[in-house]
Formats: sequence, structure tokens, C-alpha cells
Amino acid sequence: MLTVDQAESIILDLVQPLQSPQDIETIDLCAALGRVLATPVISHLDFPHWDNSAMDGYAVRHADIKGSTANHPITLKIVEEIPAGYQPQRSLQPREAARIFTGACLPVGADTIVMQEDTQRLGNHVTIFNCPPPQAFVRRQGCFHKAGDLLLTPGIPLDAAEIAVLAASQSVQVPVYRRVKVAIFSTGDELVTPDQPLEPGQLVDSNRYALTALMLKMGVEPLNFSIVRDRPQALKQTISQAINQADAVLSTGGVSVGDYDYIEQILSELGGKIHVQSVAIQPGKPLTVAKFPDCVYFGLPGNPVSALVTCWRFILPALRKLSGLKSEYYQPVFVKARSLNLLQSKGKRETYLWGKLSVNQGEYEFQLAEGTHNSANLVNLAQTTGLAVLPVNCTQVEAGDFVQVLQV
Ligand SMILES: Nc1nc2c(c(=O)[nH]1)N[C@H]1C(S)=C(S)[C@@H](COP(=O)(O)OP(=O)(O)OC[C@H]3O[C@@H](n4cnc5c(N)ncnc54)[C@H](O)[C@@H]3O)O[C@H]1N2
Ligand code: MOO
Ligand SMILES: [Mg+2]
Repeated sequence: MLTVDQAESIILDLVQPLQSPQDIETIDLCAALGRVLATPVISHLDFPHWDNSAMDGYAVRHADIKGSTANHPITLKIVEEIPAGYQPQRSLQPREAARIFTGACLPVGADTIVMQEDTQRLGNHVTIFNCPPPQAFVRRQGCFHKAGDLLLTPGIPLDAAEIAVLAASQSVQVPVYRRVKVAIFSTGDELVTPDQPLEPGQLVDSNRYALTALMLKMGVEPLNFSIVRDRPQALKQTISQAINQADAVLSTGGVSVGDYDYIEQILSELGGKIHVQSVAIQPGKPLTVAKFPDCVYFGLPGNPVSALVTCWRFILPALRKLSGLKSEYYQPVFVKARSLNLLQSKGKRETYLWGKLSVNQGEYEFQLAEGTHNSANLVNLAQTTGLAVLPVNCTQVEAGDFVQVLQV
């Protein structure tokens, strides 16, 4: 049995990020939210694009206003008004000022802005009661960013701030990696869809819904391969279709040691190389991972909590890596949190207990979900935002002590 750390590095090594030119598509900026940038973005513009004012006030020549105070004010003649968006028409001569507004272009000759609050206007003259330092409130062309320099690096997720940068640099068409395709199916003779009546012994297939939701949330394209009965022929047919169509496959069930657990055997028969058969994790021990030439197969345990926990811990980071995200974006995020409850484990496997992660007075807190912590009990999994991790041999964390928590 692999340790969690061993399984993690094997799984991450198995997936290679999208990087070939065929994996890049160009899309409208408006559709780019949540996608992964595929090539460097270099701006053809300086930021700011022009020398401009950071305040509403007056553009002046600093030499003209040097030494002005409330007691010894200096008066200049206003020769032009420059709102934002206008090009100044003349250059400032000695003892001249231009009325200017935030974001408006500096006239030639001006080197300083005096904010309106330090002035008094009378007709076409302005009196200045305070002398700011030279260059005050002037935003120089290119002082934030120079044309030709790198703006955004590939492998980053596009969120509001990146979309703003792309818009500002006039990148209306954005090169992104294509969406990763993930085939999802559930296995089990006992499973019915949520809209079917339950016969004795049957169970609703909740895993497919949970996994599809996780995939949609991370921007992956899920391919629905439905429910497959515990029949080797049916499983073989579905698995071979899935590995042909998808970059990754998620199935649940059939990976333990029971007589109807066929997944591993079929993966081998289809030429898959099994890299993970079981992991010392609770829940999720029978996680099975196989590699095909163009697809990675994740056989998740059937128990609903085991399926989600293994997905959060191992599969999402792997799929984020596959999607082209850089390491800092695909690695799982753990935080140190104060546990509000006593946490217990048998100590044999690395144990993940579900609950709520929150921040209280600047400190992370973990609140254990009430009710039974059993891999078949999905009911108290609702509203989970963190999984507290008890390492192997750690049987207890006292209430009030710190624990590592995986953010989900
Ligand atoms: N003798 C042993 N038995 C089991 C072991 C073991 O080491 N030795 N491991 C246990 C552990 S741990 C887990 S986890 C489960 C994993 O079982 P499988 O992956 O083979 O899954 P199934 O047997 O098909 O189902 C297990 C359980 O989950 C329910 N299930 C299955 N699919 C769904 C679904 N789509 N939605 C909701 N619930 C589902 C299923 O009805 C079973 O109750 O094996 C233990 N056994
Ligand atoms: O390790 Mo299995 O996932 O309970 O319950
Ligand atoms: Mg089984």
C-alpha cells in the first residue's frame, strides 16, 4: 500500500500538461473567464499610455510655484482646460497653469500637479497655497509597465484581474488551452438514477452527480458515460470508449477486492499500466490509477465520501496540472487551523475528517461535521469546506490544538 505522499507524486507525474499547439485555442476575451492562458502576453502599449495627472487640480511648472505657502501664495494664469481624453493644445510657458483632471494628459512643459484643495481660482487665475514636491501627482508614461515587456505568463488561470489586464492591453482574442475532457461513469448493479423509484437493495447513484459538479466547477468538460452494471463485458466496452474519447476517466466503484470488483482486471486487459492499487488513506484506500497512452484512468472507490475525498486530494490537482496550470495553481492547498473539536483516528491510515474551515480573528478554525464519519455517509458531507488531516500514527488531536486542513 502506498503512502498518501507516494500516491500523490506518482499521480502528478503521470499527467503531463497540455502543451502542443493543437491544445491551444483562441477565444473571445468575454469567454475567457476561468480558462488557462496558453502563451505569454506581451503588451504593445506603455502603462500609463501617456504622462497624465493623478488628481483634479492644476498642471504647473514646479519652478514657478517653488516656495508657495498659505502666507506667501503664488498666482499663475490658467491658459488651458484639459479634461480626460483630450490632447493638450499648447505647452506651458513660465507662470502659466493648465486646469487638469484625473487621468488627463499632461501638457508639454508641465512637471507637477497641484491638487485643487491647495488652490483658489479667480477667473482665469489660480492661486497656489502649498508647494508639492516636483513631479507630484504625475503618472509618467510607462512607469507601471513598458511596451514590449511581459504582461502575463502562460499557465495562469484567467480571473477578473487578468481579464482586466487583457482588456487594457487590447487582447480581444485570447490564446487558452482547450478544456480537458473527463469521462465519468458509475459502476454497480444496485445503482439507479435519482428519478427512478427505489426497489429494495437499490441505491441512488450520487457519485456521478458529485463528480460532474466538481468537473464543471473546475472548468473541465465532463462526458457522461452513465451507469454501468457490474458485468465485465459492459465495463470493458465502456472503459475502452471512455479512454478513446477523454483525456481522463473517472469511474466509481468496483475497485476493492469483492467478487464484483472488476475494474483493475479490465484496465490491465485493455493494456493500461496500473500505477496505484491502494493508498494508506481513510477514506479512499482502494483508489486505482492506470495510464493509457493518451488517457489517465482514475478508478475511485464506490463509497460516496471515499470518491469525493480521493478526488479532492489527488484527482483535482492532477486535472489542474493536465489543464495547463502552473504548479502554484495545481497543488492542493493546506492550511494550519485550530480544531474546535476532538479529532480521532485509528492511526493506521492518513485520515481525512470533513467539516467547515473558517477564519476567526485572523486564525483558521476547523469545525468537525456533526454525525457519523463513515465513508458511506454522505449526508453530513454537505457544506464541507475543509478536510482535517490526521497523519499515520496520530490517533487524536485535542480540541484547541492545531491541525492541517485541506481546503476544498
Ligand atoms: N474485504 C474487503 N472489503 C472492502 C475493503 C477491503 O479492503 N477489504 N475495502 C473497503 C473500502 S475501504 C472501500 S472504500 C470499498 C470500496 O469499494 P468499491 O470501490 O469496490 O465500490 P463498490 O463495492 O462498488 O461500492 C462500495 C459502496 O459504495 C456504494 N456506491 C457505489 N457506487 C455508488 C454511487 N455511484 N453512488 C453512491 N454510492 C455508491 C455501494 O453501494 C457500496 O455501498 O470497499 C470496502 N470493502
Ligand atoms: O477507505 Mo474506504 O474509502 O472507506 O471507506
Ligand atoms: Mg466493491
